[in-house]
Amino acid sequence: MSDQLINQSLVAIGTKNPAKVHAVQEALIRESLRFITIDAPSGVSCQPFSNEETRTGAINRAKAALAEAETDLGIGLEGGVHESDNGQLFLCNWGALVDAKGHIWEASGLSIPVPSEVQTQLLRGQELGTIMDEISNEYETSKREGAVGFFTNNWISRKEMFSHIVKALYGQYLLTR
Ligand SMILES: O=P(O)(O)OP(=O)(O)OP(=O)(O)OC[C@H]1O[C@@H](n2cnc3c(O)ncnc32)[C@H](O)[C@@H]1O
Ligand SMILES: [Mg+2]
Repeated sequence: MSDQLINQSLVAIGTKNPAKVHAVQEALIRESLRFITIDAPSGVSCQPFSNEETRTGAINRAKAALAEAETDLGIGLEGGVHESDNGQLFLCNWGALVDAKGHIWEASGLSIPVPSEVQTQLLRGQELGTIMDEISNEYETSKREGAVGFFTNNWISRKEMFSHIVKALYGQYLLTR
């Protein structure tokens, strides 16, 4: 292996979802990093229903990915919804970066209201990804534009939204590591 490869930090990304994986790779493309993807458990429900649950899912994924792959860094990204004081559901998205010493950096991303017909189905217990596939008559939309793509008329994709979170995580890491 070349010296350059040996000096590159290895980052475990706690998902196989390409929208999230590509968000990390794109955000950190200029950094001297190598990546590995791990199907890490979030330890929370498939459809998190609060900021706290979504945030915990991101941290759990980051820690599990780092532990399984024995890397220098782990990244976890998690999508969910949270309910405002007046009962309106909002999308929420969280990210966590952890290092092998146990430090955790966190960031949350875009939060926008969920349209009422989608909200009704979420409250019935359906997962957002499934609802969006049904509404759009497409397959695995959470691996591409995601709900955030549909709700913004494709002005912001899921990858772009998570990429912003990853930049916030990595910037904090560089400042305080
Ligand atoms: O393989 P993983 O990493 O689990 O990918 P996922 O698409 O299931 O992602 P999450 O578990 O983080 O998301 C929770 C649910 O929200 C769905 N979802 C789709 N687009 C979303 C968006 O833009 N924001 C939040 N959640 C979204 C997603 O499909 C899941 O049903
Ligand atoms: Mg999931």
